[in-house]
Amino acid sequence: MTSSGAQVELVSISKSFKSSGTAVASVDLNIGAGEFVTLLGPSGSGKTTTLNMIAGFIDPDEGSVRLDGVDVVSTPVHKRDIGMVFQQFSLFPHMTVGENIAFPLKERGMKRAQVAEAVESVLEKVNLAGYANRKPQELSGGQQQRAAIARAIVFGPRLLLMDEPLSALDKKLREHLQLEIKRIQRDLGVTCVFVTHDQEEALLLSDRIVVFNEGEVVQVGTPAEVYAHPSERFVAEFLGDSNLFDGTLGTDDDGARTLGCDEGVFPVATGHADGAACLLLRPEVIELSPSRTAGVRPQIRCVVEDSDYFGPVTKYWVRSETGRMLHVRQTQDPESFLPVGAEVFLSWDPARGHILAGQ
Ligand SMILES: Nc1ncnc2c1ncn2[C@@H]1O[C@H](COP(=O)(O)OP(=O)(O)OP(=O)(O)O)[C@@H](O)[C@H]1O
Repeated sequence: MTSSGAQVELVSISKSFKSSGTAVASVDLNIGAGEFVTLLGPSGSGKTTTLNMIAGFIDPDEGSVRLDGVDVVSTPVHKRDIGMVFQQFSLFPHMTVGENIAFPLKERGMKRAQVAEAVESVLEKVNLAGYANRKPQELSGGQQQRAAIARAIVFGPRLLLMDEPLSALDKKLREHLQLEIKRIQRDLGVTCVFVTHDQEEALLLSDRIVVFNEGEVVQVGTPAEVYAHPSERFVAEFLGDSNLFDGTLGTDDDGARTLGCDEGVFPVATGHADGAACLLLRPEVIELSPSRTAGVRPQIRCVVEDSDYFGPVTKYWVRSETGRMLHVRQTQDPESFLPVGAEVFLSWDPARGHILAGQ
């Protein structure tokens, strides 16, 4: 199968549809050989259109798609040699699993004996050894997607495109297959472009995440970068739970940088000019304490409104005195569980707050 992944370059690609207007607006993206990149964004943000332009199903109105430095915009789909897996189970229903997987090899003129060997080997890779003679409808949803993955990788493509391949599966199966996809991709060294609107899936799988909003790329970064340092409010809210405090950056009498907002004046990390800004606190950054701690800043007094116990983690919803609902995630022992109605004090390390300047 694959020895190395392809390098993908999107250079200012745009696409508009007559009926719906701009779907993708001047997207630039460089994907390295062997990288796992996820296109993440809400419904209608242009992810699938972008993937389809890489595949060749849609021609961009402008810009170019380069595979290993070669512009492929005028190369038809079947000549791009790309493996593809879609949300819908796309196996041919009248063929067995083995015949489905053999199909791309026969199309490429591979000899019978080699085909049989390749099919057997790829079935093992996706944990479907022994299933070659079944029809797709005799497989579970998860097994069908494994077979679809096998068919997509069997001919050794250097690029694998996956469009929400797991969204039709239940949660448990999805989580299991996520890990399998990652393992297979790493083993093969194939470059993978994966589309999802599921932020947890994107965080788990990706080397880098490309966040789409309204046809534009709003941020590209590692999962840790986009989660902890979102470039804008949209990314902060789309990826993970967020507590956002709108305010104004300034300096207090001791020369420390602060953000003044409805909930108080909070110390913040340096590095941003005075003016409007938004402070992002992820739920796990906040500490909860049943009493005020003398001398600690920042602190916000709140009341517990609701909580969900997940074993090692408890998720609290607390309301501040200004009426704001805030999420807090705590990893505490069951003895210190805070009941609904309890008074609590929120504090955090200012260095762990993320400032969205000018927003
Ligand atoms: N063939 C088409 N004809 C007309 N408009 C289209 C076509 N395909 C996509 N669009 C429009 O282009 C925009 C982007 O669609 P796209 O499918 O790329 O988004 P997406 O982020 O993949 O969404 P989803 O997660 O729902 O699949 C949407 O407004 C959509 O309605």
